[in-house]
Amino acid sequence: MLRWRPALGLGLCLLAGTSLWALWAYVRNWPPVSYVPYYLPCPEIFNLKLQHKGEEPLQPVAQPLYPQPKLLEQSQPLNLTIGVTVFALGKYTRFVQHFLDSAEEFFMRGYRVHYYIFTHDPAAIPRVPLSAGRLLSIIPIRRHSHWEEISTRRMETISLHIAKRAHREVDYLFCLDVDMVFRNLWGPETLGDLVAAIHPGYFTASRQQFPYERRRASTAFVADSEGDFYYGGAVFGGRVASVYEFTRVCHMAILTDKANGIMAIWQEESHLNRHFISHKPSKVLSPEYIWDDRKPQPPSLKLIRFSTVNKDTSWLRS
Ligand SMILES: CC(=O)N[C@H]1[C@@H](OP(=O)(O)OP(=O)(O)OC[C@H]2O[C@@H](n3ccc(=O)[nH]c3=O)[C@H](O)[C@@H]2O)O[C@H](CO)[C@H](O)[C@@H]1O
Ligand SMILES: [Mn+2]
Repeated sequence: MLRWRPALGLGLCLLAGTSLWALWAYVRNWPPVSYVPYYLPCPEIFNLKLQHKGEEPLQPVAQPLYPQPKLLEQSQPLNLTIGVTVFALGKYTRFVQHFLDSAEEFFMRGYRVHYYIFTHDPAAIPRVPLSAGRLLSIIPIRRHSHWEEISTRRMETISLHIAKRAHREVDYLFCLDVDMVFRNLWGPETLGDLVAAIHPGYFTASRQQFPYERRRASTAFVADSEGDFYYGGAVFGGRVASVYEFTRVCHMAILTDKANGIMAIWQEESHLNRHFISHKPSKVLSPEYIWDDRKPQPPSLKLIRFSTVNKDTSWLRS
């Protein structure tokens, strides 16, 4: 009886020690981070090998019967198709007319352009007359009830749309907010592998003032010592293959946050900013390309090319 007492005591001590250690390990990693692949609603996108437009096998070209002037052989300025994605869900369908009218006047004049409009209500999209070489596709999608979800889901929708269709149809793709208008020319100077635009609210602010996601539990977390520019979520783009990779990675980060019950402070804009810290855009557009009508035009900004219209945000999102 007296002999097994110390053994029992030792056993109890071991049990208590193990429990305390397990509790400490759990608390230290709080909130728990879980990567749950089966949570992903679209696992098929992770295995797709895209056959991009530029990668199509070259067709044999008949030799010209007479020598071509060297200059003509080299310049093919209009042999590009530029895609544009815009989302118009709920009350935001009212912005489409003005957006398209102004894009026809100013956006990528002389180029082939393909507008992709994602909406829950195709009948609400106005039939705007388009110039030669310009196309518009209306793509029906489901409407989520919360505006944050609508805004955030764009990354998923764009990456899937590129995988299924756009990679065969366009060379470059710009992803734009719809509550905006073009006010001056937007041309080929904006083309680049991966393009971001400096947010109009932060182009004179210091890094400490940037509204990055500061909670470590989010995959969009940015430390105080990181970051150079704060970019707007309303304008990004680039080569279609790069936009595919970019939107796919942001979508996965958003899903991880969702699985962990956290939404980044500025939704997909926070993830976009996190991504562009570690994968810098190859071209940065000035706030000329992402202005906001509700702000006075500073003297340093000579030309406003694309700008958010004055709007009643709380009514629109209600
Ligand atoms: C200048 C800038 O960088 N703006 C960003 C800021 O936006 P905003 O305050 O400009 O957000 P927003 O209300 O324009 O929503 C973004 C876009 O989502 C679409 N939409 C949204 C709600 C809705 O009910 N229906 C609908 O269609 C629409 O295309 C809209 O333009 O924050 C948003 C996320 O919080 C996005 O990151 C925006 O890009
Ligand atoms: Mn907007």
